Amino acid sequence: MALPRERLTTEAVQLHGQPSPAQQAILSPQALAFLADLHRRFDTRRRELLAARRERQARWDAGELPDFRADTAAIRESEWTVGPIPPALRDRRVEITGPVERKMIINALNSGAKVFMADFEDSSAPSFANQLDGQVNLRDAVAGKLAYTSPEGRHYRVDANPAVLVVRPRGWHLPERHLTVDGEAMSGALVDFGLYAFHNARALHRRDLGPYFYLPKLECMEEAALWDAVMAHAEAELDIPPGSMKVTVLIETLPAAFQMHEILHALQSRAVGLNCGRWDYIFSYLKTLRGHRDRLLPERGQVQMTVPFLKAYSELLIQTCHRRGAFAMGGMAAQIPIKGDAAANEAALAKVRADKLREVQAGHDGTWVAHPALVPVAQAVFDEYMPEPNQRDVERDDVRVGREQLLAPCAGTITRSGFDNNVEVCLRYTAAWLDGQGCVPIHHLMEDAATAEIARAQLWQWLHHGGVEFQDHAPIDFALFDHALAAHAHRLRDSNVPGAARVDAAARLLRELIHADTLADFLTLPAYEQL
Ligand SMILES: CC(=O)SCCNC(=O)CCNC(=O)[C@H](O)C(C)(C)COP(=O)(O)OP(=O)(O)OC[C@H]1O[C@@H](n2cnc3c(N)ncnc32)[C@H](O)[C@@H]1OP(=O)(O)O
Ligand SMILES: O=CC(=O)O
Ligand SMILES: [Mg+2]
Repeated sequence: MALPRERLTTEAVQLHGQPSPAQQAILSPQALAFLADLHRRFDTRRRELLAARRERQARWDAGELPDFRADTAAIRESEWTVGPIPPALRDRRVEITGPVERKMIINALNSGAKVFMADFEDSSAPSFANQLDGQVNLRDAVAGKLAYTSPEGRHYRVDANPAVLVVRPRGWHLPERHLTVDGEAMSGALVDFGLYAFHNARALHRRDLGPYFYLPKLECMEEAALWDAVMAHAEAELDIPPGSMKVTVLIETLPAAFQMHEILHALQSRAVGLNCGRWDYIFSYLKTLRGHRDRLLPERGQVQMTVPFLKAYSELLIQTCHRRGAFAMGGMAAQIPIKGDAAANEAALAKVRADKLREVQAGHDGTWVAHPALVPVAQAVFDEYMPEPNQRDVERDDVRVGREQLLAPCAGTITRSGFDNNVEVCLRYTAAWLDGQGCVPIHHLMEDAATAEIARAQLWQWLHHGGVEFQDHAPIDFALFDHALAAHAHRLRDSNVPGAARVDAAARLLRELIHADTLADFLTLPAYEQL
């Protein structure tokens, strides 16, 4: 039963930080009361679910392997479909994603993509200022008031027919330490969701635009059910009809790949699709199977979507979604445009094109791009091979993917340059993140929290499983790592790369994480203490 709004007081939420006047408008007494209510109703369950993640991981560390659940077989075997897909989400052939920075939001909305995923997660460094400014920007976008003038005097405003807005809150694991309720840090997910819903849900609903969400890093159906309960409660509180909030779930953890039907089922009326979040998925494969010496991965450049375990996962996702009437969204190629070198740029675009071709031919209904210049590249491929708004009629009943295929080991090698690149990317990304930037180009690739996590988890695995060797049989050892880290830190400290000023802090953190006996669950958790 909903608590009467007047019984909630803003004293319930303690603010630890100094918001600007614009940010304070987002943290109005009513908005804070809404957040406190979400916290008190749902945070205990969130913590229980995080504890359950740790229990499952302990079993996998002890030698078990993930599997399909016996207790949910009826959900997988029975016939049912997700609810109707709203008109605004029936053609999602190209979705652009990006951090919730003012200029980038305008560029993304104007990019020609069907959808813009505004990201509080992988591509955001969640400083309080970044998160609150992101909320200000999204509120202005929804209100039709988003404009920006760059320091060079260039004016930006949102054009007619912008992309449809979908928001990705932080995952269940991340805290928001600047807001506490009853002495407890709030969940980043509930803060991002709560503030966005509070300020925008009614306006979006009036225009038949949701609100719509992408949900990151879920590991099981119970975590999806928690989101469903949060949204059902928010809909009632905000006076919008039940089921107005629609979600697309990223299948980007190995455990979730075993529960795709269950996750859609848990969200049934509000689920509109699943997305192959390939980068976190690779990270999750590494993390989940961190104790299994026979499933080490080769260097990350070799772990392409065509390797057996990733092909299996993406095809199972398409088959699952289409059986349930949901959209099967593809993921993001890491290549971005290269300025000032036409040949290198064309080679990068060719890789993006090949990735999109694989996706559309496999049966995906749409895809993600990292940069506005990639919208026409991806769109040309989807327009050619998917003339209808989507291809949910492609059943893929030829796909036979079971446990063995999802867990298949991956052949390949570790080269010295692959090892060194992991060290450099980890260091540069962590430094940029500590400096407030959640997505950066490194060697012409998009690097964000998920791609950096792959590099970190690989380094940890290679160093902690005894006897791992380079392709040329030289041993991989801690001295090599320490040396590479120090050399990169020395080189970058006085450079002009994003976050150069935080290189030493990043190097200290990485040294600690890579030497630790246990692979830390997320790089961003200890890093958040320093943000
Ligand atoms: C694993 C995952 O979770 S994937 C999802 C998370 N990752 C992302 O969303 C990637 C987002 N992309 C980005 O942040 C950027 O494209 C980067 C960091 C990869 C590259 O950034 P830059 O090197 O600055 O790009 P570049 O200089 O070519 O940008 C050119 C213009 O495009 C804009 N732009 C670049 N990427 C985006 C984007 N994703 N959305 C909106 N605008 C963008 C820039 O703001 C710039 O605008 P301007 O000309 O008006 O100044
Ligand atoms: O969020 C997307 C991913 O690939 O990770
Ligand atoms: Mg991700």
